[in-house]
Amino acid sequence: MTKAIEITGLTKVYKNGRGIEDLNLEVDQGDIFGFLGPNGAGKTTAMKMMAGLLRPDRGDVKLFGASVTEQYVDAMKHVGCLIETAESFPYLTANENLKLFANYYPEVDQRRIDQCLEITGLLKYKHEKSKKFSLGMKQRLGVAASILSNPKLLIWDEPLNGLDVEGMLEMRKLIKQLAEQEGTTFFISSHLIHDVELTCTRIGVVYGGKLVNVDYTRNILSNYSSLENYFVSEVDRNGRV
Ligand SMILES: Nc1ncnc2c1ncn2[C@@H]1O[C@H](COP(=O)(O)OP(=O)(O)OP(=O)(O)O)[C@@H](O)[C@H]1O
Repeated sequence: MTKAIEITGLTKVYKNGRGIEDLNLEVDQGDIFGFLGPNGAGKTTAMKMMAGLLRPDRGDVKLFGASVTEQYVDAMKHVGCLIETAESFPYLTANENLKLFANYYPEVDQRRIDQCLEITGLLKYKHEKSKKFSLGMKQRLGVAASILSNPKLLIWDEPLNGLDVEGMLEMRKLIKQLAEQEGTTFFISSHLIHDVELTCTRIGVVYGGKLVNVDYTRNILSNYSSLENYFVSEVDRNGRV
């Protein structure tokens, strides 16, 4: 089966010397991949390149076999993204914002919009302007926009940002539901170790601009008492900076 994601030699180093270097990684269809690393590890930089928002210095990303740098439209055809903060038009309602996104997808109708509002817990705020939304509600709207077209791959940068406990539980449930029922592949970045442990089937630890290890969650947890212990040991093994 075609890999959902193939990343080869992906490198972006900013003028200050930071960024991400020589990232090599494959993600299978159906994986819930957790890209785990502390603040500044290089997660967003990598994900911006994966979504075609930042040009790599070197290397490439293929999504379902299509190169992001050379076949952008094909590569993004089955992909939904949420990178950094979820942007919306503040003077439009949640429904109007989603209708704008729906213009890109002929198959997305009002029923699907309502479904996405329901899934993300926003149906009761459907006609409220997003400028009145809290950070968590804006995040939910971003998630709703990213799933509108039923993408096969969701690239989400810190999707739990700003969510309360209930929101986190719902988001975790949504991820598992989409993975199980629709076979959706996820690439999720987070610095929340506990949440990654509970949500992701495979985990890549990124530290200081480098991917230090990748393993299945079940393997990690059969060798370590918690993901946190694994993370600390991987970071120590690779030289804490
Ligand atoms: N536009 C930029 N110019 C210069 N340096 C940058 C730029 N964007 C990010 N960096 C630096 O590159 C490193 C990686 O940043 P990045 O945002 O990718 O990390 P991250 O793992 O996503 O962190 P966080 O969890 O805080 O979002 C950081 O040290 C950051 O300061």
